[in-house]
Amino acid sequence: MTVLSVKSISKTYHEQTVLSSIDFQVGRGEWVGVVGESGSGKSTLLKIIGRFVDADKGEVHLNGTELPSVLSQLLKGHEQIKLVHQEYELFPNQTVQENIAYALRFYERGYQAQRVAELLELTRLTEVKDRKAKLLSGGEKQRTALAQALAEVPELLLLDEPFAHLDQKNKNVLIEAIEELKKSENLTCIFVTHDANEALALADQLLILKEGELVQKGTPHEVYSNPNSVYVAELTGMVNDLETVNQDQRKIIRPNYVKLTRNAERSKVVAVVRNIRFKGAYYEYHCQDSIGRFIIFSSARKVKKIGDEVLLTYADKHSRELPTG
Ligand SMILES: Nc1ncnc2c1ncn2[C@@H]1O[C@H](COP(=O)(O)OP(=O)(O)OP(=O)(O)O)[C@@H](O)[C@H]1O
Repeated sequence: MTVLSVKSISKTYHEQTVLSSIDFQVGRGEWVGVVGESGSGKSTLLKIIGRFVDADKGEVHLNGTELPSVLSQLLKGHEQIKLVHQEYELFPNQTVQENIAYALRFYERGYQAQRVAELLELTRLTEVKDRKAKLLSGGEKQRTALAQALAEVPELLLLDEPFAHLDQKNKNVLIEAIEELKKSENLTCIFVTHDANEALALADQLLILKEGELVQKGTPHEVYSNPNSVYVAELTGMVNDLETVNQDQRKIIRPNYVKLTRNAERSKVVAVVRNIRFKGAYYEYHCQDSIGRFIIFSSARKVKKIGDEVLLTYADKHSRELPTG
């Protein structure tokens, strides 16, 4: 069932086109990741959907009903759409649980207490429930804002950079909380992120924006495996250049498809190891051949060292010829 339909949304600021004819739909329970370079219009899209900004053209429909313009509303926002952005609007002198309870102030006390406890558990905040908001870490503030937004499960949750400024531990806690939400609340969500790994891991559908245009949409697997341009390929993971086909086309391959080989006959590239980065579960080798840089992943302990010559191979079926634009 479709929860949200965005139809031909366009927006201009001071003659700069920020969004151009954006169309997409979101089904119930679906998580949509919006990815794009800085300034590509991601936050503006969320603000238009969340009813904080009016589009110049186009319509937003929630459960089949067109949403009224922001100008015609007394208050900005929409009661069934919750936007959590980076500037958390918490009461600094209230505790975590008081901040969450505020979102439930019109409910009867018993229910309020029960729901607050559930939300504290879900967002892993029980331990800091009595701490004032002004004393929280960035990650705890972010999770408190999320708990507030979820107090009454919205029809649509909008998250603007939910993982920005979080260290890996806090990020993992938030991701776990989000994954639990996906299961337990059948929540529908659109999130904006700079981080390709998170978008690929959490989204059911990816939207790729470039200078205000929706240049590709699809499942993370589709977009990662079959990007329709070098821009999309680079936004969704690492790429190696195999050759510049012509001014407008490049042939690329993902590092995970390039392997070290000892067999000279199988090798397609002879390169020199320039750098080795330990990534925990694997090593990232940065190699250089006569035409440029090659990145490969290897799970083996450092089998090569900087300065070694290496033979690399790959299957042609994994390479893609893509427009550079
Ligand atoms: N209120 C505004 N007035 C004028 N220009 C604006 C306004 N809001 C956004 N813009 C411009 O619109 C463009 C898109 O901004 P937006 O914040 O949507 O991009 P973004 O993709 O979310 O960027 P980032 O990843 O850096 O947050 C930018 O060039 C920005 O300067």
